[in-house]
Amino acid sequence: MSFLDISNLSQTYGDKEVLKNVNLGISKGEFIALVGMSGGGKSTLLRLIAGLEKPTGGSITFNGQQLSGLNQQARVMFQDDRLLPWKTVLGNLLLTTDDLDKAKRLLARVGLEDYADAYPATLSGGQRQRAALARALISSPKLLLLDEPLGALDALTRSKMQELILQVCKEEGITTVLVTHDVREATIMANKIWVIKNHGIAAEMVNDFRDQYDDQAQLAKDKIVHDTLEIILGEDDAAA
Ligand SMILES: Nc1ncnc2c1ncn2[C@@H]1O[C@H](COP(=O)(O)OP(=O)(O)OP(=O)(O)O)[C@@H](O)[C@H]1O
Repeated sequence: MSFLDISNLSQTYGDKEVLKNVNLGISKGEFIALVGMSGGGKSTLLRLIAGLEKPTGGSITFNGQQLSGLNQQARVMFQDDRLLPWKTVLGNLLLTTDDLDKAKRLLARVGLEDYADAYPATLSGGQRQRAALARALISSPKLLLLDEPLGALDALTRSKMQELILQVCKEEGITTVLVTHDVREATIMANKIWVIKNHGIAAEMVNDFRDQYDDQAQLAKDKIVHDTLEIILGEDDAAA
């Protein structure tokens, strides 16, 4: 059994079938990117893994235990940072712990050591997402679920955040699932890309090249982007 095991998972809202009989496994320490058309069910799958919703069918087993209710070993980061505006950055980290040393260490790790006493409204978008990352890490999660957390950032800030998230997940051995619209971001960050389409996983692309930077690796990454987009867009283009 995998570290995260998704078995025959289905989710229906009213008569709308969003996911149907999805079967997937993630090994410990993997970094998975979930891509696909808007409305395809990416966020739904992430919410189910987080235990924020109960599936209408199937089951999820994480770290040997079948999920029922909130996945206590997982933390989610969204596009909006969801920091409490009336708390300082440090205050936001200390909501669920009184481990001041750990909070300060994490703030330093994400480059916010000088902003502990700042309020979220006074931070840039990138700084707020750094604070949100530190807050997600304060409880030492085994699973990090990222729902387009970098979607609102400018290109340079986004690329720095991609690097930071990758480094931190590697250092801490955190298993990660990232929902993204950006297939290039998926090839930079993930070792596997799941393409979601027609209520299920249409393909799994293995990316052995994410840590390589030579021309061959770039060609391989370009091919993954091309193949992934082809799967996402293929039929819809043909139907248009
Ligand atoms: N709570 C809900 N009640 C009813 N329908 C829902 C609910 N949550 C999601 N849906 C529907 O399920 C479908 C999948 O939504 P979801 O947000 O998972 O897609 P997505 O792939 O993440 O889309 P995007 O890329 O636009 O964020 C959509 O048609 C959406 O309207």
